[in-house]
Amino acid sequence: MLYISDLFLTCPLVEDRVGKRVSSTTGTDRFGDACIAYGKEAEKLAHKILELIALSLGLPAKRFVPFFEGKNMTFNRINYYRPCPNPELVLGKGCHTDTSSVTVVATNDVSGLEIKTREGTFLKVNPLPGSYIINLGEAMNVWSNGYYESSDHRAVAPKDRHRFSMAFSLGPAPDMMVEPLEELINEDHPRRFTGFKYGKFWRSRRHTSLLRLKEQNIRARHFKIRE
Ligand SMILES: O=C(O)CCC(=O)C(=O)O
Ligand SMILES: [Fe+2]
Repeated sequence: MLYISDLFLTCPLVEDRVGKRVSSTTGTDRFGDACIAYGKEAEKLAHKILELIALSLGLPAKRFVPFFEGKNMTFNRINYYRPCPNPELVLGKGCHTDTSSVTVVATNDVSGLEIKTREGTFLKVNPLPGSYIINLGEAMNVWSNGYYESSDHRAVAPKDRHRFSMAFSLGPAPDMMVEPLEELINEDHPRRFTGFKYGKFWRSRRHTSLLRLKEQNIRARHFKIRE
C-alpha cells in the first residue's frame, strides 16, 4: 500500500513548550503567529473537552489540568493529501491511534477521515462546516482506566480535491507516568493498566509512524493487566 499524505508539518504552538519554538519548519512568521494563535484557542477547546470527560467519570472538572502544567508534549500537525485518480490504491494516512489525551481535528470541506469500528469496518466522518472532530488518544484510555477507548482511525486519499487537516494533540510532559486514576480503580472495576512514561511511549510510536508498519508497535493495550 502506498501512503500519500505529503505535507506533515509540526507548527509552532505556545512558545517554549518543549524548550524550543519550531518555526524553522513553518516558513513565514505570519504563518507561525497564526499557528500559535490557533493553538491557543484549540488548547482551550481541548481543556473544555477534558473537563466534560472528567465530569462524565464523576471526577472534579479540573482533574486533568495538572497533567498539562509546565512543559508538555502538545503540538499541532497539518496534513495535506493531494488528489489521487485512484484513491482505492493508496492511503492518505494509515490506521493508527493518537497517543494524546484528546486530539482536536479541523479539516477543509473534503472528507477522508475514517474511524474503525469494533467489527473492523471503517466509518466515514463527514466534515460539518464550523465543527471539529475529536479523537481520544491512548493516554485517555489509560487515565480513565479503560472507561474511554482510543479510536483507531485512518485518512483515505481524496479523488479530485485537495484535502487539509489540522490535528491539535494535547499531550502531557515527556517524563510523566501515565497511569489509571486512583479514583477510577475499585473492586468492581480493578486497575486495567500498569502505565508508561509518556515521552518514551510517544518516541516509540513515532518510529512506527515513520516506518508505516501495519500494526503499531506500541499501544496502551500492551500495558493491560491480565484479568
Ligand atoms: O487527516 C485527518 O483527518 C486525520 C489526521 C490524523 O489522524 C492525525 O494527524 O493524527
Ligand atoms: Fe490521528
